[in-house]
Amino acid sequence: MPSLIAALDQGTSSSRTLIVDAQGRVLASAQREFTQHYSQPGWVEHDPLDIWATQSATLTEALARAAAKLSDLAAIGITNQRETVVLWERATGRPLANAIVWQDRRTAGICAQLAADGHAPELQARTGLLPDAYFSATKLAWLLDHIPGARARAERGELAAGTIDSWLVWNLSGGVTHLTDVSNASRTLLCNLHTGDWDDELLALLRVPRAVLPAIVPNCGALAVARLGGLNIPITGMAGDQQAALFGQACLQPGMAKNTYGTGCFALQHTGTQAVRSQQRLLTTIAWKLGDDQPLHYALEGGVFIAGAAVQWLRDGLGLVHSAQEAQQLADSVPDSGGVLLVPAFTGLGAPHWDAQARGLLIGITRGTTAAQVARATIDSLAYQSAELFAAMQADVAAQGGPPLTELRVDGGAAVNDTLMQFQADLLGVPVVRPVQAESTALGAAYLAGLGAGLWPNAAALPALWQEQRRFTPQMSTDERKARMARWRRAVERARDWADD
Ligand SMILES: Nc1ncnc2c1ncn2[C@@H]1O[C@H](COP(=O)(O)OP(=O)(O)O)[C@@H](O)[C@H]1O
Ligand SMILES: O=P(O)(O)OC[C@H](O)CO
Repeated sequence: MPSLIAALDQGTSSSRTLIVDAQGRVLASAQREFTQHYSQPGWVEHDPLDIWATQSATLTEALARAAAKLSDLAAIGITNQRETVVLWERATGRPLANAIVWQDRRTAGICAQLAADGHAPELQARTGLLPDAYFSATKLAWLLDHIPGARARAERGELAAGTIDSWLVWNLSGGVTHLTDVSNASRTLLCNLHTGDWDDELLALLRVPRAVLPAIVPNCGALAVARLGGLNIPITGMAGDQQAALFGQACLQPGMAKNTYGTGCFALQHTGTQAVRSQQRLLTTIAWKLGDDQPLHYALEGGVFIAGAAVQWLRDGLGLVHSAQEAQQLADSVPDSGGVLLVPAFTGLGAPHWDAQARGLLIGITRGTTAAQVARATIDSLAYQSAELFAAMQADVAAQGGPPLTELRVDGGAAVNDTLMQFQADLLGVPVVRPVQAESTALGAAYLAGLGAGLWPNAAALPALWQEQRRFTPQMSTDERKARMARWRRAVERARDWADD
């Protein structure tokens, strides 16, 4: 009996595959980076063929490392960078252009116009999102407007569009199946948060023909069939990467939250079957729907653009260290930052500020400031920015009578940093908990696929698979926490509205 799961994790900078067994253990993994295309300032593109080639190569490699075969796979799970859009020809499967990546800002002007025309409240009410170039709809409309003949062909049903989950399913199914899962759909600005379906008024406003879009399916069940090596392997789990990480961290009860510390930070709090409308400029998003007859679950989300990227700046921009580990050692050589704060608003500020004109600020420097204190301030900035997100989330949740945050589950590359995790617990005033298995995103896809394939009877079986590795308990007094956050907010105010462009 095949009993393994292949979890495909298609990220912004690399494609990965994990092979997971029925006990939720990771048997092997493989990863391949691919080329980023920056053809114009503010543009970020991926070649969809690179995405498919690297993803399928990592599946082959991971299976080989697990000494397993395709025939050992009970199911495939998919998780992916969200919002990124691919447009292709149904007849040939040929992409018409490079994928426009979530980071790409080319449609910022269109979004500013939508906001100026007063559409922001309606978009927030219907989608939980803001009119921002981050989301898929304006990217897709841009492709339809700029590729000769594309809009007419899309309206005739000759073209297919989708986020990366759609593109992978299309290729895995041999060009048969065009679908997206509801968590990915909820990041497009086209999906109604309350129905989990495409919204005709949004399609009209954002000029996207329904004929080009995939069908929306739940996050687990018999979703599609991968035709690989002459076999039919069921695809039984799919989710956008941040929602998958929330699921992989077993944040299954309302109030539970995770933060992923990577290049940026992504903080999500599960709000159960209630879509909490943010008064704090956070995003409301669909977390998952565990089957056709199951309810939609929601999350509040906030993102920090520059988190681990600030540590990379210490290495690449300042030349202060050779690696992130060295940055941690340098920062750990001092007891604190000596009053120095870094606001890494290198590309503006995301939630809850959404200030594109903000720029980086290093403040509190004296004649005695050392490189180690600058490194410490840089690493501290991940915790400060995340604490601001959770403060905003708590305000939103409390306003709706929801449960308070009782602990934060963490993952991502920078979550290995113990000093950072302790400081995060201190600033939040709740324990920070790191799991044994750091691959929450891919694990989330594996859990969804395992549920969909019947390897586990129901979601209640999943928390037993999740194991705590270390718990960081708050040590800081409430007064000090408040004073530090107040000082941070003063620094943020000074970084805001700086750039002239
Ligand atoms: N020990 C550390 N302390 C602080 N930051 C770290 C540490 N190790 C890695 N990082 C940061 O974490 C990021 C890599 O995390 P990862 O989850 O792989 O990112 P992504 O998935 O966004 O590529 C890098 O930006 C790096 O600077
Ligand atoms: O690929 P990642 O991990 O950087 O995630 C990208 C997010 O899904 C963007 O919303």
